[in-house]
Amino acid sequence: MAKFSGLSKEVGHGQRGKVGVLLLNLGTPDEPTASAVRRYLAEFLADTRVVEIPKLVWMLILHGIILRIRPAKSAALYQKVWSAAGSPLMDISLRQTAKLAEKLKADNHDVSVHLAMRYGNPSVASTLQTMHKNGVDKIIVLPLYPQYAAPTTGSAFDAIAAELSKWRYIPALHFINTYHDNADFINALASSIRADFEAHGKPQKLVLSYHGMPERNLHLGDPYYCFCMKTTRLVTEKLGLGKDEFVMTFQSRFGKAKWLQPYTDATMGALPKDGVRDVAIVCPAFSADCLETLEEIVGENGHIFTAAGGEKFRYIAALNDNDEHITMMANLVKPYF
Ligand SMILES: C=CC1=C(C)c2cc3[nH]c(cc4nc(cc5[nH]c(cc1n2)c(C)c5CCC(=O)O)C(CCC(=O)O)=C4C)c(C)c3C=C
Ligand SMILES: [Fe+2]
Ligand SMILES: [Fe+2]
Repeated sequence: MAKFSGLSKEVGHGQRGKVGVLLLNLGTPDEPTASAVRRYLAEFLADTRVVEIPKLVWMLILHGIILRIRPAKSAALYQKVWSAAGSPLMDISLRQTAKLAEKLKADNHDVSVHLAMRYGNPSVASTLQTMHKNGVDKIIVLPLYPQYAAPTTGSAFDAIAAELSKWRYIPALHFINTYHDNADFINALASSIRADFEAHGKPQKLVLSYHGMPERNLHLGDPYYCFCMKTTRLVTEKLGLGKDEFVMTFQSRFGKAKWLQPYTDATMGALPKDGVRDVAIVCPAFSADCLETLEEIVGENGHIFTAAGGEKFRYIAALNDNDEHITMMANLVKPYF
């Protein structure tokens, strides 16, 4: 058998030239069951971009301990956020994909829009193969992580490169690696926060909670922390918030190592003691609501805050499929058509 796969029979020479947009997100289990979560976590946590400790040691810990305990615990949490439409992350990602396709069509662009998940389904490999069969030979990849991070955006690139490394014909490729300071992104974020303030009043503090990562990654040169800082600065400037009116935190710590700080849960527990009883919380590293926002923030951190004496707690939803967010995506990909 030849080492590299050729053009498929469906797409002969001279029939190519279609443009495709590939939206990419993290992925989610197929079902909220321990076995489906185990399958998902086994793939996710085996990625050396995500957990950067020596592979052999980590495989022993992962398979010997973590995958025996965590799947059942995580499955119980997934069950709390699962709906008839499935996992929130999948449901929202599918709606984003359909709405971006509609928007590009309405703007007279003959472009197909596809969704792939880094872990689980639909896989990056199968989605790239579908695009190829449909005659796409120019691909614009938009990983839906606003702030570049090696464990997320870097790993998305790895998955694309791994699949394309098997192909004989490499399509034209544009990889959008970050949009943490993009004006449309900042405006969309500011509008959603402003709408919340108008509907419910300005809170005593706005908490901007980003997904965390080991602090070591920052020292090794990952720009994620600095990109989160910049998103925070731009959006709070846009909203005209003073330094004492907001706080930036990091959530979803995993394992025993030191992660980026301040931690969201510790902050939510401490704020009432400092006299802050009314907060709104937004998660600018998540382009779609998921377990980490709907359960960890709304459930867990909402409880931590009220148990510590907090009175008013509200979560400002991710940008999801709102129109400004879809327009942002369209404006990010259009320059490459
Ligand atoms: C183990 C280390 C992890 C790093 C580093 C990490 C970075 C990171 N993750 C996101 C976005 C998401 N993470 C989600 C879930 C999730 N994340 C980790 C671990 C790390 N993430 C785990 C183990 C899990 C699974 C859930 C659990 O068992 O606790 C999700 C939600 C998925 C869903 O199905 O809803 C997202 C989205 C970012 C942006 C990021 C960057 C630093
Ligand atoms: Fe994560
Ligand atoms: Fe979590």
